[in-house]
Amino acid sequence: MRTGIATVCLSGTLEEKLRAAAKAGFDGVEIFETDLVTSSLSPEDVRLLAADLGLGLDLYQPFRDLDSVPDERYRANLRRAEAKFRLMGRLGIDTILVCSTVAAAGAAYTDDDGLRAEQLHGLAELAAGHGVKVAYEALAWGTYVNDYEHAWKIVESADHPNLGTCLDTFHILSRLGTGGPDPSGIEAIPGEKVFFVQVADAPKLSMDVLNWSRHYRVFPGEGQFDLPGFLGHAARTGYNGPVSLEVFNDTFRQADVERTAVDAMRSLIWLEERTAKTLAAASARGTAHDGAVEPTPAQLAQASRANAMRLTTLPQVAPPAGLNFAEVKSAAGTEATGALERLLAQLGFAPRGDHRTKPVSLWTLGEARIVLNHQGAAGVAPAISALAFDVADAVTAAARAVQLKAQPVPRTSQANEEILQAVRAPDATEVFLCEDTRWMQEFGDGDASPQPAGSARIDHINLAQPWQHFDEAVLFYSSVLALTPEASQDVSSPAGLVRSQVMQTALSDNAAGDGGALRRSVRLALNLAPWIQADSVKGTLRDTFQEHIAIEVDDLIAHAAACRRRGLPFLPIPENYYEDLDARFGLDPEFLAALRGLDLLYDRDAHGEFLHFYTATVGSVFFEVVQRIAGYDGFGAPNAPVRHAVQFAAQSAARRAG
Ligand SMILES: O=C(O)c1ccc(O)c(O)c1
Ligand SMILES: [Mg+2]
Repeated sequence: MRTGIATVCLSGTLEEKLRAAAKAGFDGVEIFETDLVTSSLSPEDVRLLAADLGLGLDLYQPFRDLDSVPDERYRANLRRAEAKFRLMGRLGIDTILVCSTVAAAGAAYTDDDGLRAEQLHGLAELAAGHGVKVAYEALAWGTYVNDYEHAWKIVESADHPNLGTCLDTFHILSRLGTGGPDPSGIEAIPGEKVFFVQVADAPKLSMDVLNWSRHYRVFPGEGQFDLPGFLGHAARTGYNGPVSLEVFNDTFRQADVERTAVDAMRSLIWLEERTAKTLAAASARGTAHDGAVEPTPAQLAQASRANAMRLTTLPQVAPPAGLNFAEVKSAAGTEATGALERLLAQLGFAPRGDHRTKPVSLWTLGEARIVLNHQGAAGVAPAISALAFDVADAVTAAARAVQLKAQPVPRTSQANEEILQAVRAPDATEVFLCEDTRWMQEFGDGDASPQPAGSARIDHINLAQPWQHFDEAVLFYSSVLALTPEASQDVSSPAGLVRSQVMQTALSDNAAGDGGALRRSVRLALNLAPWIQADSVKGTLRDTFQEHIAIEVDDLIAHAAACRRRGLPFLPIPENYYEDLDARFGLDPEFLAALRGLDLLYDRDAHGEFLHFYTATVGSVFFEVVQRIAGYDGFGAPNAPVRHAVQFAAQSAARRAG
């Protein structure tokens, strides 16, 4: 599959954009007109630079408001177009994108497909003289032409070899459900008349489509559109030109250009794989079109034409089977590290000893394993530095991650030590891929057996994400680790709104809990807030974010009582919360008193009930203890504002105290 990216996706100057696109491995770019007009590089310079970088210049865009206009305006448009064709000659670009007209109020436009076909034919004829091809795209907000079928109908009747259509996923998929045609109709367009394919994802928002498009597009896999389904249709036409990202996004426009380009490339690698799988699944079912079990000769021909795109796949991984351990980095011998160790002991964790060769110690509670890494710099507050997933085949999982442009973490391992595969997540957290817990033998007395004391495990990990890398993180965890993103939720905090994005494995009876309730093996929550900065190296700005590790226990009330006896500093919960809880749920007074007495929080969903509590924060880390009763499947989201408010008050008090 030929990969491309529009310069409008990236921040910086045209030169920076081209260099970043080439470095990330793109085959080509679309030059967005503003990027060229504002550049100090001449068209010849751009052509040379791109050639030097091994980057194709695949498209020039956009050319606006050509069609449906009165004759005089049309002739002016042709003059304007001819100047662009000459410019494209200097750039060495052979395809221009023409988008459907957005009529200005009061002007004398004509809504007539015959006229539009004639005007596009005239443009294509002019283009042919310059060796240029015209790709006509329906903008979702085009005044007369706003869906791909209509654009194709006009292109078909204009019938000029230099005129084809441009398919843009945003304009097509944003109109599903509001009168736009189904994307399966794309397969009726001959592949050679599809001159260009642009892809963008987007979250499902209810807002006007122009603003949705201009500000909220994201890279494939970061939103909610069915892009593999779309690209499968495009592939079945026989199209084998560029699949090019065109993402207008307020965050990407200001984020680091090289990172964004890598994120973009990852999204296309992911999309290519998903599309190949979608096509293979459809042909295996033999029901791609008409429900026939055996593919018809026409279907077979179509399937082989789809190979024109030469979709490649990646090493396959199953979703992780659990969270193997979490690591907190904390400088040796500091007050904060002492506080952290006290907190773990009060939570019931037992110290299992130091690592044989590294300044790292292991604490366990049942199956919950927390590694304290003392290699943190002094003056840097404790922070979550790594998480480890249980995978069936670590080498394959790491190979997949690296193909998806994740950065491998180089490890220095001594002889006889387990070699753990690890890659870096977008927020710099190390992500380990583990097949077992043999690594535990390198600690203390070398006993790798689980603790007998009750059963406990890591329930979820909550990571704060810098706003610059939030979408990138969602794609990272879904493409690399096969976690599924849920719809995000906004949680109020005194400091502002926090967006909470859950990424998790499917409900499964392989991991059945009490009473056979379905469970999930991995739950991760990503928090996005504007005050979480990308340049705040983890733990240096202790006030900018808090993250936590949640431990699941079987009897939360008993566990909380034991923690209290050990002197654990609980996060204190305000009385107003308990009054509201009683109003909402009408709880048994004795039970309510138990909750109140222990600073416990409570929630209920369609499955069951949830009990949880939080500890005080050390550095940027705190702990949560939870109990899921009868398959409760949430995170106590209604209680999150209470937690944020109490933590905010504690931080303010700490700041005032100096
Ligand atoms: O927002 C726009 O105007 C615009 C321009 C060119 C495109 O290809 C597109 O998809 C949108
Ligand atoms: Mg477009």
